[in-house]
Amino acid sequence: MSERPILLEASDVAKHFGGVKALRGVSLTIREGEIYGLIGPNGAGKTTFFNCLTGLYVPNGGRIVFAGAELDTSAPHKVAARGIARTFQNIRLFAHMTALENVMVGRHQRTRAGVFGAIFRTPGTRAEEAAIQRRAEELLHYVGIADRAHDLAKHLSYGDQRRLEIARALATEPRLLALDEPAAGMNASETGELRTLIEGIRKDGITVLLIEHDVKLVMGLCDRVAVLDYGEKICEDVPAVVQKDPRVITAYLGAEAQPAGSEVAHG
Ligand SMILES: Nc1ncnc2c1ncn2[C@@H]1O[C@H](COP(=O)(O)OP(=O)(O)OP(=O)(O)O)[C@@H](O)[C@H]1O
Repeated sequence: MSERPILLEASDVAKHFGGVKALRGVSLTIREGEIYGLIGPNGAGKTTFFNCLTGLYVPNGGRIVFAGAELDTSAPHKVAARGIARTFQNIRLFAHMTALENVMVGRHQRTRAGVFGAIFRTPGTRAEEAAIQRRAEELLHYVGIADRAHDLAKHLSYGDQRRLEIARALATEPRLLALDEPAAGMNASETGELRTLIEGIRKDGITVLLIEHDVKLVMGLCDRVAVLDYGEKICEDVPAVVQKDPRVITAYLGAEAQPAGSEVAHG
């Protein structure tokens, strides 16, 4: 894995909320084709890092280089245009639109007509619209919910809503897919299917950055893992090393450390 080119390099990323130092100069490097895990206890700064990366927060310091050029994180659409897509810890779908429509919205970010053209349906946009629909159908099939295409998003099960969010993110054709707790609220069989899906996404050439509290899933799936604690990166290595690191065990379990590797229930 180490010989693969670097896709994302974050240097000294800092974010403060008043007196709270949510990120204290976090640096990390993600290589092309990796599944890279970002873990840490509640409040460690994981989502804040995602928000800085994807243009939702303006960092107080640091820089991010993506695919060889500085990433302008001043707005989410600029980040998306560079090829970074994300899902959210609290699912953010258009609840009153169908599954298919939700994916088509994601797809419009990548097309000439854009969302405006799609709404007003000029003749020139109709062929493109048909292509968008076909691709959205393919993506629903890809994530395993093709049979729910015409159901409203709000009527999908929790697990299927998470899959739909992934399909919508994939519709933007990202090089890096950032997943914020994709297994939250899933049962064991849904988590197993999610794992297969993420492995498939990587196999298809997309690099994955994963925040996840299900330690078993992270350790089984990720090539490398970084651990945040109180806004600092305390460890970054392959899973077998990370789960034995005393700093990680202490961060998760406090002084009365127990063996790592079991599922840690958080947030
Ligand atoms: N918008 C905000 N305003 C003020 N404080 C914030 C904001 N967002 C995050 N924080 C604080 O920053 C710190 C890091 O929070 P963050 O949500 O990034 O942690 P996390 O590792 O993602 O936690 P969790 O696993 O619970 O989601 C916390 O102390 C949190 O209260």
